[in-house]
Amino acid sequence: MILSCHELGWRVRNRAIVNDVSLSLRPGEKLGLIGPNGSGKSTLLHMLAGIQKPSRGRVELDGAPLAKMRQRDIAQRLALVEQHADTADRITVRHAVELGRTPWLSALRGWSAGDDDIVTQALADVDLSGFGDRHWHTLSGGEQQRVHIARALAQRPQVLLLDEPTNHLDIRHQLSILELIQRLPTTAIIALHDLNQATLCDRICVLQDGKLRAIGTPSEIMTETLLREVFGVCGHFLVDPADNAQVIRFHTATY
Ligand SMILES: Nc1ncnc2c1ncn2[C@@H]1O[C@H](COP(=O)(O)OP(=O)(O)OP(=O)(O)O)[C@@H](O)[C@H]1O
Repeated sequence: MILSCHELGWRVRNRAIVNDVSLSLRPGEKLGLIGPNGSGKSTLLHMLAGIQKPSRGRVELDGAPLAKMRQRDIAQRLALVEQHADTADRITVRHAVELGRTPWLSALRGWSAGDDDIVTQALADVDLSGFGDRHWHTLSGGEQQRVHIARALAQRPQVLLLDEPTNHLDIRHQLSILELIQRLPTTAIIALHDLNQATLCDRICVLQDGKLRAIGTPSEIMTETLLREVFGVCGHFLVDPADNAQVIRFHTATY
């Protein structure tokens, strides 16, 4: 297993924010992470990325305990795109993406033409090829979000953790970023609020009040009962005649 966690938990002021979560991801698998606001998705991703120390349980990356790994070794294997990421104001877009190469540089391994190519490719992947010289603070929210995704791509990680990567993006860029993630050989966990987008993943993990409520394929997980009991909405499943895909149509909230 490339990434796994065992009985993972985080408590603050006597409240269990994440409680007893165990997961294993196969190499290349895309796992959608869904759950209502406050269900613990970001906290779980932070623990899986090693930036939040668990109160209990453990995370393993490539078979090794994450807690014992050096930050640089983690960063060569895993990248996190945070929900509210920020970057120093005076930085250019290209420089922001170049920072993704940092874990691979050392006194013996300086910047190379290969690093330039990786950065150029990452900018193209998020449709920002012409933005390299722009200053970060002049970008729109969606453009900034795409820069953060490009930086994570430039890290060339085996595991990509994305916390609501589409929340600031227009529909075209939402779809192109999700399609890009699906195409990557990388293992990925993608926290999403759009339940229709989550059904594009290989499996879906549902968090409710910090606990793992269910995990399985989209057809196993997405039921009217789950929509009602976890998300408090009524939903019906329609079939798109274009490709026979199931689409959820939401109705009134149940409360
Ligand atoms: N440092 C903290 N101190 C106290 N409570 C916290 C702390 N961090 C998170 N929480 C609480 O933990 C719960 C889970 O937060 P988290 O951000 O993980 O949820 P989420 O599922 O990502 O939510 P959203 O969908 O709104 O982004 C929330 O109720 C939040 O208020």
